[in-house]
Amino acid sequence: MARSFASLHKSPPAGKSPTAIVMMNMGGPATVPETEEFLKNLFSDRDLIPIPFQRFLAPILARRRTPQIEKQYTDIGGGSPILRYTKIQGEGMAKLLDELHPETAPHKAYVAFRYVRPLTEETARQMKADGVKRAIAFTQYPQYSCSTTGSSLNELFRRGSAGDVGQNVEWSVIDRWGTHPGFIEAVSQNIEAALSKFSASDRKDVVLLFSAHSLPMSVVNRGDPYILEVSASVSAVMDRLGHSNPYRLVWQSQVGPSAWMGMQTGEALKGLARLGNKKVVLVPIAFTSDHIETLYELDLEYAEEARHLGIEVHRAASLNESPVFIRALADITAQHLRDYSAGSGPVSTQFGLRCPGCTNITCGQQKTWFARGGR
Ligand SMILES: C=CC1=C(C)c2cc3[nH]c(cc4nc(cc5[nH]c(cc1n2)c(C)c5CCC(=O)O)C(CCC(=O)O)=C4C)c(C)c3C=C
Ligand SMILES: [Fe+2]
Ligand SMILES: [Fe+2]
Repeated sequence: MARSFASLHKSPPAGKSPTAIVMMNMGGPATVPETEEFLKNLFSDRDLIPIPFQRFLAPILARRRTPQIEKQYTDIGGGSPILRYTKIQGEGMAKLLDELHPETAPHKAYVAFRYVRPLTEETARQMKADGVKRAIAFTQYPQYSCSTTGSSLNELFRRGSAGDVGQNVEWSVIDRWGTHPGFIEAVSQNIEAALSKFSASDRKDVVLLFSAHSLPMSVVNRGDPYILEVSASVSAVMDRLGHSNPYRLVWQSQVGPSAWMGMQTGEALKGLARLGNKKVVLVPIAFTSDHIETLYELDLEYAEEARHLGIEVHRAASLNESPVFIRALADITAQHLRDYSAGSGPVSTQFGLRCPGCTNITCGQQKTWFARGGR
């Protein structure tokens, strides 16, 4: 059988259906001409940005924003590398899982992107064709937000409950893992590598500036756990580093005129320079591979600005092909499979609790559906 875009691992032996690990993420345009479609799908997502007359307005907003974002993808080399890295991570993880948890082998990683191919609907069709009977929805966002993992789960629920993945598929969910020791170790090693670029005498004064995608205050104020969970990741990394350096967590990439979580990363750099802190490591903490926010905003915009301000700045590498990180993905999944066979149930305790201010009916239906193992 020809390999599809969505599937990553070798085909399972005849007769044995694979344990599917569905790697959920937003995706990014692999080539510059795919930018408008990516933005149109993003602005059409009611779970991310609910806007009036969405069907009508989304294509208009996308078209208006396309030239600016196309330029950014051009400047980072012609597209988002997220699919390439997700494939590498998924293949590595599935291979390790066959050794770590042979009871559920063969394992097969599938990519389900929200805004570009392979979209969830295409992945669902591939899983059905493969005869999948057991599937794990594995978010690739370490920290939970309704606008990211929540949106991906809502889409998977729509496809799964419509029978697009097949009948009687047994589902469970890995919904967050922002303090997993393997993830924390991988981030910490990349910070240590960036710190080593400073002279030994300066190193302990370097400020670690953790930067995560911001969130509209309207989302924060309805009780979204993302800010708390990103903070927990930062705290765990600092513990692992033995609090070797001073640090702050700041927020980047806000879009549009509404209020977003601050302080903004660019403003923080200016403030640090004003206060005489002229050595900085920028640390992406809420995304696991490179994207325009690391390659364009951090590396081109902010690093350039920092140099003008007289700051020596280095960026901690994204996790990308890190073997420590790929091992962490496999460990998280293997532990989940072990807990599941020991009777832990399909979802975590935290999974069932909706944001206190959530009014999105799909979120409630989705959580009930996954808590029943996809029934
Ligand atoms: C954990 C990460 C992210 C959260 C939380 C998040 C929330 C969020 N984003 C928007 C609007 C946009 N995001 C855009 C791009 C984009 N967003 C993230 C991550 C998170 N977003 C990434 C990694 C990317 C880049 C993808 C890439 O391939 O490089 C965009 C498109 C780009 C742009 O127009 O600036 C928009 C728009 C909202 C409204 C939101 C929370 C509600
Ligand atoms: Fe975003
Ligand atoms: Fe919700």
